[in-house]
Amino acid sequence: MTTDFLTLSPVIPVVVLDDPDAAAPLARALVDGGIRVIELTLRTPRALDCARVIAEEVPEIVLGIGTVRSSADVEASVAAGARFLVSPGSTPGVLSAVADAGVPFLPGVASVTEAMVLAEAGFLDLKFFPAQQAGGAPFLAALSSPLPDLRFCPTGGIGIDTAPDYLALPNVACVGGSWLTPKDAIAAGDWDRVTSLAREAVAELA
Ligand SMILES: O=C(O)C(=O)C[C@H](O)[C@H](O)COP(=O)(O)O
Repeated sequence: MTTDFLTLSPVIPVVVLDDPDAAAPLARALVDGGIRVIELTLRTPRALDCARVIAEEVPEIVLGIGTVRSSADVEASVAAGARFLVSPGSTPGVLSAVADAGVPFLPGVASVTEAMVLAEAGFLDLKFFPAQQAGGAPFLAALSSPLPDLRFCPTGGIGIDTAPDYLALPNVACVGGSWLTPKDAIAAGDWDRVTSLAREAVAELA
């Protein structure tokens, strides 16, 4: 299944949102800043409501749903309009549920064996999480010779300052990070700040 969403923007914003009224303005603020993809995490009670709003009102951003941890999460995310799914890890339950989901899945890995097991199962595009804590860019650089067919979206602890270290690697498609959508900016409805963080990321990392 195509994982084109990995090359839409140099960074996939990882977003924690619980207010459906904020969902469309936030997604539009990212689009205004040049970002065309979003990973909305299932970390809040109303995350799925937020996802439905984005899918309906801001179709120009490719909506992914992250923190998918169960087959119920997979079903609910696809029903809410997710065009791809992301998990911080990969369990047998999630892997069997995504097989019938009809949308691409980006499973999380933090070790060589996990990456090889997922490659055997056909997943060549992987989330490396938690990137900074699990070895950072040097870890991924070391994988590019023995596992050249694997491609990563490192996420976790990455900011505008460390993203270039990853993006310079041949096996990195894009990075993920929450720095484009700070909690205080969301709480204040400061969409101009989100747009300017997005614009800065696109300008510096593209
Ligand atoms: O929620 C998930 O499914 C995750 O995998 C975790 C997120 O990707 C990271 O929490 C983002 O990392 P930061 O950019 O350091 O905030």
